[in-house]
Amino acid sequence: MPPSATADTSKTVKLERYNSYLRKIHSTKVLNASSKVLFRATLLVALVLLLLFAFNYHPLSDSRAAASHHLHRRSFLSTGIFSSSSSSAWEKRVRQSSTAKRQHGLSVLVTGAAGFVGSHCSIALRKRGDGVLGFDNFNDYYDTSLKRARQNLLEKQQVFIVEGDLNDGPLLRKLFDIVPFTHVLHLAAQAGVRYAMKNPQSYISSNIAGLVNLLEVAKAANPQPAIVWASSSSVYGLNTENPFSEEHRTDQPASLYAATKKAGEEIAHTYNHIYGLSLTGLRFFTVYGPWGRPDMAYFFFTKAILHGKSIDIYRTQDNQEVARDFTYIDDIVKGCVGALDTAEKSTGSGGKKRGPAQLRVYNLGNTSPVPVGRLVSILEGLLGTKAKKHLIKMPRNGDVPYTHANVSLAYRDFGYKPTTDLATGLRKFVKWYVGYYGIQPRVKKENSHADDSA
Ligand SMILES: O=C(O)[C@H]1O[C@H](OP(=O)(O)OP(=O)(O)OC[C@H]2O[C@@H](n3ccc(=O)[nH]c3=O)[C@H](O)[C@@H]2O)[C@H](O)[C@@H](O)[C@@H]1O
Repeated sequence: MPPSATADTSKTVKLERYNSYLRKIHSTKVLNASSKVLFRATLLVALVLLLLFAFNYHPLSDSRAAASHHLHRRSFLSTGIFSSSSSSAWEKRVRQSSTAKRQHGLSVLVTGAAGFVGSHCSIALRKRGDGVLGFDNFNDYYDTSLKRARQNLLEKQQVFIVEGDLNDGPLLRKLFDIVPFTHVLHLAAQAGVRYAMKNPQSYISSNIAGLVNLLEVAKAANPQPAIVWASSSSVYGLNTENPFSEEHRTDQPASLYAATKKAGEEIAHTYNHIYGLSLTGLRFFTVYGPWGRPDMAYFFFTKAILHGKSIDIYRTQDNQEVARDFTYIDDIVKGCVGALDTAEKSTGSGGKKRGPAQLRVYNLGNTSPVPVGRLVSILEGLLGTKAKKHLIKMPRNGDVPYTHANVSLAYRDFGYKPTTDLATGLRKFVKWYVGYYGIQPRVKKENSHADDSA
């Protein structure tokens, strides 16, 4: 091979090597660039996925929390406190209302605060410097304007009522998240003995499901509150021993209402036993007074007498008078406050029992039964009007013929001693009634004279 040919060949080889070198560099650059793009794209996709996951993630181990989050939004929407600014204003009201104004004051959640006993107890607690947060669903079992009027009364005492249902777990949990309540005074319930035949489900929903829901929230709260709640004299049902003592039989309820209150006492036992909740049940005996319940006899008798309408006065099947241990509201309030003050702390935490806790049941009555006929004649005297009485055999509607409380247990443990007799208490009721409903001053005048005759 000639030397020039050799030189040419070697030049061509070098050139090719150089070109292939350039191609390699180029392809590496392209590869590098495209892998960078790929890397960035992957990073972006991963980031988007991560964000999507984070927003939608509900831990599998806590599906209830996920569900409750859902409900929470719904209940907050329904109570109009979902937007962040209104929500923080709402939280501020909740906090302010439940903060005690005296040293070592209680912080009490009062359920049924727009109700008869609830409103009186809330005011009494607030007046002595305890923190009180009300809770009420303002249902229309009776005239809701009366409940709203009680709410106004409470607002004047800086007691805020959260509008919600006992069965709204997320809302209740939210309240316990905001406030470490020391006590719950649980008075929200479906009341009334005879109405249970018309609307049985409402008793199950409030007095059983609602109670269980409240206890579920309370047992999981940290700290667990002590709970004082309203049972009823009706749990004695067909008991024939007198006066009724906490040791007597309560396994013969005469109405579904009574059965749900009795069930409540057994449910209380369970939550005390398993979770260490401190629980006190108060058996109220036919509570009456100003701001009372329009579904109760003394209240609708007053209205009927004033309107000249006839009233049914029940007599027993063997033609005896029906009697009740009518108990004035102020005495009941003292009993509720006494029970709260002597309630020991719950012992559980994190939903687990740490030791035995207090479990109590007390009668809160007047210890002096009065026949319904006598109640009517006191009202006649106070109203200055004769009632159109219609005496009939007690219909089979869940009523019992007679109630009479032995209150020695409540007296022993927190000095409960009723001091208002029926005539005095009804005078105060009528005074309130004529004022509230704007009844003619003539009746008021007669009323003040009638005081002595009553
Ligand atoms: O102490 C209780 O455990 C219960 O007291 C009252 O139930 P009740 O005693 O039946 O009170 P009212 O409905 O006001 O009846 C009072 C008396 O009047 C009688 N009555 C009632 C209605 C009527 O038209 N005529 C009549 O003679 C009843 O039989 C009863 O003896 C409350 O309504 C219940 O919520 C409460 O739990």
